[in-house]
Parts: sequence; C-alpha cells; structure tokens
Amino acid sequence: MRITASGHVVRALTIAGSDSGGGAGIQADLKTFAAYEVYGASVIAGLTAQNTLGVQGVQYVDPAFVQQQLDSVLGDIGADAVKTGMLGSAEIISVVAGRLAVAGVDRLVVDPVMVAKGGEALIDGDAVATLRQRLLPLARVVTPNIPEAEVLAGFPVDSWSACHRAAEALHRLGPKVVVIKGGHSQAAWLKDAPWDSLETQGHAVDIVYDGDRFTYLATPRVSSRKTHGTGCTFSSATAAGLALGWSDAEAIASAKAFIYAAIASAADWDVGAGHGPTDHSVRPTLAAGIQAGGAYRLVDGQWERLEGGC
Ligand SMILES: Nc1ncnc2c1ncn2[C@@H]1O[C@H](COP(=O)(O)OP(=O)(O)OP(=O)(O)O)[C@@H](O)[C@H]1O
Ligand SMILES: Cc1ncc(CO)c(N)n1
Repeated sequence: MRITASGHVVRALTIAGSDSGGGAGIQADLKTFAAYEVYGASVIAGLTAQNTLGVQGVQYVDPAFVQQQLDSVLGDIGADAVKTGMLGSAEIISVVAGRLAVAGVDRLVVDPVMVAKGGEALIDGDAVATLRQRLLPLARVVTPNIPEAEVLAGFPVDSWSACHRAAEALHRLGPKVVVIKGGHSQAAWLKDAPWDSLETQGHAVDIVYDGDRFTYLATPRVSSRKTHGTGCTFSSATAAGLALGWSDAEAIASAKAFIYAAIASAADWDVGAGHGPTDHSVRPTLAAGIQAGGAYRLVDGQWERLEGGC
C-alpha cells in the first residue's frame, strides 16, 4: 500500500455499479486500485446481473442508501480521489453530486457510463441532464467514449473536427480535462484524422483536451475480444494516479498504458465465452505511461512526440 508524506494510506473511492461477472464496474475499479497499490473503497449505486455475454438484469439502489454509503465512507475513511461510473438515475446522480460538493472532493474522475458494450442501457434517459448540470461541473477529468460524447455534446461525433468540437463543448460544462476515448473499433472520426505522419494506423487513440491544448494518446490497438470493462478500468486507473498525487496528465498517460497492458495481457486466456475481461494484475508505472503509449501534439500540421507525457 502506498503511504503519503503525511503518513496516511492513499485512498481511492469508486461510486459505480456492480458487475457480477467481475470485469467491469466496481469490481474492475477495486482491482485497478489494488494494482496501483491504492486502498479502494466502494459505494454501490446499482447492481447488474452480467457476464461476458451481456447484461441480463439491472437494479438501481435506493438513492437514500447511496447517500448512506457515501456518508459511511467519507465520514470515516475519506478519499484522496473519487471515480464515478454507472449511476443509473437522476436521483442517484443528484445525491452523489450533492455529497461530493459538500465534501469538497476535487480529484474527481467522471466516467459517464451510459450503455454496456452489448448495447444495454445503464442510465435512465432523463438522467443525462442531471449528469451534465450537477456532476460534470465537479469533475477534474471526464472520460466519455464516442457515443457518450455525442449524447453529452448533443451532436454527432462523426469526424475529426466534430470530436474536437465535442471536447470543447464538454469542457465548457465544467471538467478541467476531457478525454474522448477512441477504443470503439475504428470509429468514424478516425477516418479523417491526420494519422499518416504519426503512423498510428491500427492504434487506439484518445483525445485529451485541457481547455488550452489538445494532446493525443496512442497505443497499438490489440486485436482481442477481451475488452469488457476497458472504460471502467481506464477511469479508475486515472483516479488511482490522481490519488497518488500525480498530475492530471501523468495520471491519464499512466491509465492509457495500464489499459493497454491489461488488454494485451488478457489476449491469450479466457474468462467466459464472450467479451472477456482485461488482466487487472498488470503493474502500472508512471514511466510506462509515458513510454508504452505515445503522447503527441499537432503543431502546424506536424506531429510532435512529447517525451514527458501529455
Ligand atoms: N483493442 C484495444 N486495444 C488497445 N486499447 C484499447 C482497445 N480497446 C479500447 N482501448 C482503450 O481502452 C480505453 C477505454 O476505451 P473504450 O472506448 O473501450 O471505453 P468504453 O467504451 O467506455 O469501455 P466500456 O465498454 O467498458 O464502457 C481507451 O484508452 C481506449 O483507447
Ligand atoms: C456495472 C457496469 N458498469 C459499467 C459498465 C460499462 O462497461 C458495465 N458493463 N457494467
């Protein structure tokens, strides 16, 4: 376990849904925190009956009981960083936002989970407005995938420029840093991206916008079906890095390397018959975050590799 200079164990809290299959949600988050040697606490906002084949059922927790769990954790253990995942309903989001605002949590990673990989809804339709208005203003980092970025921005993200406009629109909602994840198989916006000079064809590229500059994080795209829980793992790895006191850029670059290693390491074993989980037992390091992937900036139409991360 990592200990801070002031002598306390580094703590991270996930507020998310349970995945009975263990590859996504709360279970992925706690495994990721353990890989970062960060103490993990959890507030369960909902339960899913889920496996590698899909989601067979969803039940949200009573918002008052979500609040009670939050009070239990924050009133005793505390948290150096918090991550939110599947929250489900507008009422739960309101409770979570209200409690995090009172607690003054400023290292908050919001993964705006909306749909499972199999297409099952993990949020009520009318909860998106609450997510935008109540939770995003509190976020240090928000990590939508492309379909989630479309819903939050309110327009299609079907091109390189639309992706940049979406990142700017999401940034205006309050988060300090917006990460739009390009994990979804060769999403439309990659087609007109200027990748040639970067030779990142066949890479998984995420766009990072800090309100000032765009940075692009790239790793090779692993050809694997075992990508269950990649988004949860990426956001909880970012939260673990923030809990450790790393900068936003360092935490995000480390998370990118961690998810790459976790997907690659799981490629040759099977859990379940469908989209299997990633390997959360890989070891994250800050250096790996900077080296395994690549952080790039576009300067006057030319790619510039950033040796120090993003
Ligand atoms: N096949 C792959 N190879 C390498 N990296 C990948 C691959 N698939 C996803 N990633 C990376 O994993 C991270 C999570 O991205 P992804 O788009 O899969 O999230 P998500 O859609 O929110 O996931 P989930 O389905 O768990 O909600 C990103 O950094 C993305 O680039
Ligand atoms: C509980 C839960 N949270 C998030 C996701 C998205 O990956 C999922 N499939 N299940």
